[in-house]
Amino acid sequence: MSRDMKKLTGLVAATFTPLTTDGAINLSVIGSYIDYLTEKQSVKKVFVNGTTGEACSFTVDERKRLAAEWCLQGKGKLEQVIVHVGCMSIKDTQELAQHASSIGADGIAVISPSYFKPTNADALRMFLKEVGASAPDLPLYYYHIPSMTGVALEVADVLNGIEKMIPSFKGVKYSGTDLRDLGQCVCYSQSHNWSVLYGVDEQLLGALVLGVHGAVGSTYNYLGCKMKQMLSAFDEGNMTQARDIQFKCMDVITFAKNLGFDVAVNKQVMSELSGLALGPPRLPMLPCPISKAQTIAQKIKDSFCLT
Ligand SMILES: CC(=O)N[C@@H]([C@@H](O)[C@H](O)[C@H](O)CO)[C@@H](O)CC(=O)C(=O)O
Repeated sequence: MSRDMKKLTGLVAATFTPLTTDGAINLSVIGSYIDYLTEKQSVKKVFVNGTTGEACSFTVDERKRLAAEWCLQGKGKLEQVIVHVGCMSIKDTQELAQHASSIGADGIAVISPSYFKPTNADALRMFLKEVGASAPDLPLYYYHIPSMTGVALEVADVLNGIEKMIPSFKGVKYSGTDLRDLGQCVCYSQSHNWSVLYGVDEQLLGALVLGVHGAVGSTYNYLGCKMKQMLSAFDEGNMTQARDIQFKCMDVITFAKNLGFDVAVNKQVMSELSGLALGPPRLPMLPCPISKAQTIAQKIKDSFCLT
């Protein structure tokens, strides 16, 4: 299958997974979810089955059905669909990578296994190599999220020489806070034309200064338009405006964190702001009280003057 290997840049929404009230995946919401992102937020790139999407709480079969629906419904509307395929088992990860290729995804991202962890960068590279070999036609991104995986290997070490092992390697989704390591990843990526996407929404501006090529995050589901304005202000050198938007984003995330902001709360906030029926999270995460989500949603609306 020939693919448009367009470099991944700009704002990418890390999508939530719609569930029915009794906890089954709810594919029927995905079409209107895509319309909301593209029409209301001007976001045309998605990262599905990631942390925000609670992927590690779903079966391989559920993950395949979700990825397939995003690709199907996104045809002609979304520019890029990146599917996160990381699992504890390399076999499950390879199966999902092959499946992503068969449904026309635009790339795959892979977290490190986190129960039996790689002990060094070599072990992680070998794992990624085996996954890449099972979907050689798809761009592969390493997804670094040490706060969730507990794998805090320096990403710059992981990148060192990886192009010789994985021809399809195309970059990193960096959801850590070590700006030295991030900067070294950007520097190494320059000569390979890879993408480094940042994943800590509340400090994206700092990462832009270091030269990241885009961002993947949960808040771009409902703050896509506003954060796109920050990217434009940064590109135009209007640092006053860029800082103003980033400070507002920091303020609302701090407000939310003080109330206990996890994926379950975030999902309910998204339901409040978008009107989409995303349903509850899957256990062991607990549903967020509606009043808490409404308080956070109101704060976001007031801060960003949303209607
Ligand atoms: C730990 C976590 O959930 N991080 C989020 C951020 O977007 C995060 O929600 C945001 O920065 C608020 O803290 C993303 O990095 C996760 C993500 O991109 C994904 O869903 O895969």
